Amino acid sequence: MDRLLSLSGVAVGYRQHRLRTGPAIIADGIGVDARAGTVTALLGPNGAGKSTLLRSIVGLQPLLAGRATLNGQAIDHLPAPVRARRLAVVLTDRVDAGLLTAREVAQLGRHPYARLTGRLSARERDLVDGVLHRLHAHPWADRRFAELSDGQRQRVLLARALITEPELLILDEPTSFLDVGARVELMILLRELAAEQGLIVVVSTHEVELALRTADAAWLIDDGTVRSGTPEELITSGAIAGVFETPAARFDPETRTFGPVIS
Ligand SMILES: Nc1ncnc2c1ncn2[C@@H]1O[C@H](COP(=O)(O)OP(=O)(O)OP(=O)(O)O)[C@@H](O)[C@H]1O
Repeated sequence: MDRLLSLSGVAVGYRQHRLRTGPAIIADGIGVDARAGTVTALLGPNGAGKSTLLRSIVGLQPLLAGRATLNGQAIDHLPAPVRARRLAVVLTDRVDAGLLTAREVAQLGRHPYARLTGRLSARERDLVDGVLHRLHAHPWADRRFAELSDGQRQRVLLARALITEPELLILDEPTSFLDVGARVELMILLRELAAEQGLIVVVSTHEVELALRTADAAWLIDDGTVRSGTPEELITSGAIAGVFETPAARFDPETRTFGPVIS
């Protein structure tokens, strides 16, 4: 069996309050896969439902219909401790880490494996050091998390997720606080990690041009539906232009970039 994240007949959205009838469906009829060893970019305009979909996949909010399976097992049926080991999530919510250092926050990624003593094994300490180095977070690893810049914090939260050694890594807009070089570096790093470790990576981003150049596959969410394909397929079918072009901005499939309409 292929190792993959698979969604079939999925609907996501929000159950409404007493007086309104029925749930507010943000997207439905979703049938898409993400394969192990690859990075899938989740693309879509503001408010299309990227965060809603990611939160629903990992069980932070219920699916309104359908199934999300990880390597054949329904994610919402996994016992919480198993889910905490097999899935790691980096969301956009602010994290209050109190007085913890960056290294201590990253080490929380081992929490699902904690022993009674609470001490890390030698292998786990090496893992933490290795991941912090790989993310260039080691120079400030012993500073307080609360004192770091937004971009530095984002790397620590990614380190925490990788330190869990999950099968599925979900990231919601991880590039938002990073400078341009770090954005490119992060997408390349995610691809390397996915390929090396057989990870399934799903990453939402507004960096459409970067994602089209670096991701293996994309899910495109718009107007209540999700289409999937390789970047090439979504470009040549006109789907990318159809979703993101505006009267003032045109997509050039040759260069895979957006530019102004020149009249
Ligand atoms: N807690 C909530 N209750 C009801 N509706 C919500 C809730 N959170 C988000 N929504 C609505 O769901 C829709 C999708 O929002 P979501 O945050 O998933 O979009 P997004 O694609 O991640 O947007 P952005 O790119 O702007 O971050 C929006 O219309 C939003 O108003």
